[in-house]
This record gives sequence, structure tokens and C-alpha cells, in this order.
Amino acid sequence: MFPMGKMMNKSIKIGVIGAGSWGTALAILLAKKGYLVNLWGHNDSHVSRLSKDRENRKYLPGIIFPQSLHPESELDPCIDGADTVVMVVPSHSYRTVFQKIIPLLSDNQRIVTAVKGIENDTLMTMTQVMEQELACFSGVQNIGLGVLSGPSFAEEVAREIPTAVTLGFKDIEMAKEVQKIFGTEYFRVYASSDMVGLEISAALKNIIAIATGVCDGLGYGLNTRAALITRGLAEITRLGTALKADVATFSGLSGMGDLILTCTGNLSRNRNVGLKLGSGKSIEQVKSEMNMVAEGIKTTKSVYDLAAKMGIEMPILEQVYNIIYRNKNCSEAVKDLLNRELKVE
Ligand SMILES: NC(=O)C1=CN([C@@H]2O[C@H](COP(=O)(O)OP(=O)(O)OC[C@H]3O[C@@H](n4cnc5c(N)ncnc54)[C@H](OP(=O)(O)O)[C@@H]3O)[C@@H](O)[C@H]2O)C=CC1
Ligand SMILES: O=C(CO)COP(=O)(O)O
Repeated sequence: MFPMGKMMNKSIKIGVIGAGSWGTALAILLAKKGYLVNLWGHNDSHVSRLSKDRENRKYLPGIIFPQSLHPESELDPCIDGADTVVMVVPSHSYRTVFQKIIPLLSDNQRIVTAVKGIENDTLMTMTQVMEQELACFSGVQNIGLGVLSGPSFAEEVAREIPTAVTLGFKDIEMAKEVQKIFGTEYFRVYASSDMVGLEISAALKNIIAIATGVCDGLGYGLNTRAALITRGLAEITRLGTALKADVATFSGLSGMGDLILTCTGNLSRNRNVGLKLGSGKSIEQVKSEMNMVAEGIKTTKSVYDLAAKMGIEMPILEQVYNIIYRNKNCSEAVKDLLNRELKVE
């Protein structure tokens, strides 16, 4: 028998939708397993460069594509005949891209979202967006929707650094099946059926990472960081359980795991947004300096609206919202967070 990472799977075809850092890292991981992987990017000239360079120099430099990875600018070849489609476009473009994919789907295909965000206005997670769009289309049946989440910097996965993540489907048996598709010797995948818990924890950790970055940017210490991670997890859990997530998910890889990684790891784009805000830059300056997505910026607005709608108290989120959307001074935000009425833990 082949060890997990060395299985040859030429007959299995996977479509990866989104040629940024995470889409590219996942496409590389899957192609190394021997799957035929088509990686879709929305920008024709970027896709041409990927094909020519056999490397994503913009988002994941230094990692050469395996032979079975094919950059694609058309969606059709990525979806047609794919065993599993992996969605990795930023959350603000997710619905538009998914609407183009729906007519290309066949019965019984599986779609896994690896995106960590919540849509503005609808306040939906990415699987909720997919469910809503699929409900409007009668041409396809039995599409399995999954979520891949957990502490996983693209660059480290691409360099085969040991990593553990969680894959969720409502049907745990399907999660266990797809778990084998993603798993390798260096990428350990746990199965779950808690879709809400996985998607809420994945999206909300980005907000707490911004908060932690702000405090590090202000020059505060490790006590502050630990307090934010712990109380951030309490906020995430409060909202998640109100949405019927399983409380255990929040102490797992997608919850505490990704929170630790993103709040403390300097590869995090969200943490870096916070660091810059804390060091005195405006949100406009920070955004203009970014060439990658930091989902936490938009998700802060979605979660602010969601928490207000549901009547959930989320003080850290509220201060991140004030900093980003109301230009509040970062030190004032921290002071106001500390000086709220006293509570019982
Ligand atoms: N990077 C990571 O370590 C991880 C990221 N994630 C999640 O993966 C998702 C994608 O992030 P990531 O790959 O890192 O982002 P990047 O910033 O690295 O890349 C974003 C990609 O999306 C493309 N894009 C932008 N707008 C659109 C659009 N309207 N339609 C289609 N594609 C578009 C960009 O193309 P262009 O170059 O033309 O702008 C680019 O290829 C996010 O939700 C993130 O939270 C999850 C785990 C790890
Ligand atoms: O989600 C991530 C790692 O698990 C990546 O975080 P950033 O988007 O903050 O870089």
C-alpha cells in the first residue's frame, strides 16, 4: 500500500477556484498527491504567467508546480468531471463566482470552501451562500457542501510544514471520505460535521487577529495578547453557540488553533493590518499598501451587524469595528475595552 502522501490518483480530477496564495498552495498539495488539478484564476494575464513560470510568483513565490497542476482561465474545464471543487476566492467575490459555476455542475459533485469570511449585507457564511444559490437552480442535484478550516498559512503548507486542519460536511461519512482526498503525510485532516462552528470560528479569528495586531502595534506586551486571544475566543464561542454551533469546535483546530496562529504569526495578513493600525496608519493607508486579501476588514462589518441583529455582546469586535469603520483612535479603543463594567468570567 502507498503511504497517504504518495498515492497515485491520476484518475481523480479536482478543480481549485481561486489562484491566490491559499488556492495555489492547496492546488500544489493536491497535485503532489497525483490528482489532476485545474487551478482557475479570474485574471487572464495572471493565469498565463502561472502557466509560463510554473510557479505563482505573485502570491506563492519559490514553489514550483507539480506536473499535474494546470492553470486555467476558463471555469468549465475546472468543474467538468471534477470529483471535488475547492472554492478559494475572497468572500466578497464568492457569490458572483459561484453563480458562474452552478450551471457547470453535475449531480453528486462535492464543493469544499476554504474561505474564511462572512458576506456583507446577507451576513451569510460561504456554505449558506452556496445553499441559497443552489436552491434557485433546479438543474443539479445532490451537491455535497464542505468546509476546510484550521491553522494553515499557505506558505507553510506549500513548504510541507506539518499542519493539521479540519474538514466539515453535514454528513460526517462524506467528511471522512473527502478527508482522505486532502490528507497527506504533512497535512493531517480531521473530520467534523459542525459546519456553522467551522465557518464562524474561521471568519471571526481574523477580527481578533486584527485586534491583537493593534495591541502589538501600540507596543503592548504578551499579557495583552493572551488576554485578547482568550477573551476573543469567548466572544467567538458566544456568537457561534447562539448560531447552534457545537461548543467543542471552538477549542479545536478551527477555533483555538487558528486563533493562536493568526493572532501570533507574522505571516497573518489580518495581524499585519492590526499592526499597521496600531502603529498609527489609517485604514485607507493600510488597504492601499496591501496586495493580498485580509478578510477580517470586511468580516468585521458583517459580524458587527450580525451581533447587533442577534443581541450578542462582542466588545473586542465592537472596538475593532470602531477603529476600522469610525476612525477611532487605537489607544482609546483599548482603554474603553478595559474600562467597561466589571464582569464575572
Ligand atoms: N493565505 C492563507 O494562508 C490562507 C487563506 N485562507 C482564505 O482563503 C481565501 C483566499 O485567500 P488567499 O488565497 O490567501 O488570498 P490572496 O490575497 O493570496 O489572493 C486572492 C486571490 O483572489 C483573486 N480575486 C480577487 N478578486 C477576485 C474576484 N472578483 N473573482 C475571482 N478572484 C478574485 C485574486 O486575484 P488578483 O490577483 O487578480 O487580485 C487572487 O488570485 C480567504 O478567504 C482567506 O481567508 C484560508 C487559509 C489560509
Ligand atoms: O487563515 C489563515 C491561516 O490559517 C491565514 O490568515 P491571514 O488571512 O490572516 O493571513
